[in-house]
Amino acid sequence: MLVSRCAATVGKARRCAAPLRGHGSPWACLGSRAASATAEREDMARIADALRPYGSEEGRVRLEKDASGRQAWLSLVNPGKKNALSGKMMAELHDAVKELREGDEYKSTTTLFVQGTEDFFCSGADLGILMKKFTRQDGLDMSWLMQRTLHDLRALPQISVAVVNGGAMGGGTEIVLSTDFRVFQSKANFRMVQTTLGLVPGWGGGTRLVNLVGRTKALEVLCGAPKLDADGLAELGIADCVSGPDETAEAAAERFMKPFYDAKYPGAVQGAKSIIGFAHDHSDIDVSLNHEREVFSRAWQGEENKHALAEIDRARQARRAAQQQQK
Ligand SMILES: C[C@@H](C(=O)O)C(=O)SCCNC(=O)CCNC(=O)[C@H](O)C(C)(C)COP(=O)(O)OP(=O)(O)OC[C@H]1O[C@@H](n2cnc3c(N)ncnc32)[C@H](O)[C@@H]1OP(=O)(O)O
Repeated sequence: MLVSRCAATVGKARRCAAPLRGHGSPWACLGSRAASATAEREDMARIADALRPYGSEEGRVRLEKDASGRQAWLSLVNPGKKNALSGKMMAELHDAVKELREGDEYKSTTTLFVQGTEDFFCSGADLGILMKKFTRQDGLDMSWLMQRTLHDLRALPQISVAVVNGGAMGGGTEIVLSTDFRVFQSKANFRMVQTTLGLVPGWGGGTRLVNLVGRTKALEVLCGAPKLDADGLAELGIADCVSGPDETAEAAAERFMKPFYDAKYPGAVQGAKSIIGFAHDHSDIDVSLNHEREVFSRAWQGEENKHALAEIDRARQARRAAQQQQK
């Protein structure tokens, strides 16, 4: 076994059971939620450290910013194995997501591009390690770490996009499904091969697929394991954008992400993403309305809101002055 997990946190739903509206403070549950989130993060860090020795120097996850400081790029680099993820890369993916969430260096970034290298996105878990070195318990630990890491990736304040050149297979498709958006090169493909290996998705991709395409289409994609091309993916709603035939996925993704990248008030965009993510993940409407109010209370008369209102005021005054001059 790689690591012993914290029994108090693993696998338990982290929803607030406390009644929220009309029963005392709407934020009453936030303290206990924060405590369990901390225990969960410690758990994940322990598993990541246990997985770190399983990999080579060549396989790595790279995180960098563009010159403007607003775009972050996360690259899965293991070209000799079609960017398959070793245990070391899973640990580095966990570290990179943590850095994006908490690191000062990435505070100014508003968009996140997730990509493979060379002609492929990612072929899933490194089968050499998975089949030869991992025990059953190691596999379960890996699943827990990757599920939570990809959940955290999706919940990042940055708007994220998977940039798919070439193929995405197995766990690679699960990474694709975890970002906010998906952009495919016109010749790219996507195949959830898990059932052909006598497996099911281990990184949360089954649940995310159903949420994205609905039950019937998910059955086709996951149980039938077809190799889907970019047009088929667009039809299913998995691809949000397909590149032109001579365009790279990177160029198409930069075009697609421009409205988020150019957003005048990034704090408001982050708040709006948080509301959408929370409403999607919580079926209890009172819980998500309370969250929405909490986000609103931070935005209302905050710096961005004041700036926007002052601009509107200035524009109105300028219009009035121009009208006066015309009279
Ligand atoms: C955990 C679970 C989950 O979904 O949750 C999973 O991810 S299970 C993992 C699911 N993934 C898979 O089953 C993908 C298996 N790979 C393939 O089907 C194929 O390699 C393709 C990815 C379609 C690429 O085919 P193509 O003919 O273009 O290249 P190729 O097969 O010669 O692959 C180039 C080199 O990459 C290696 N390679 C490719 N995928 C790999 C993987 N997932 N793990 C370890 N090595 C891998 C090949 O063995 C080969 O190494 P050498 O040059 O040394 O021979």
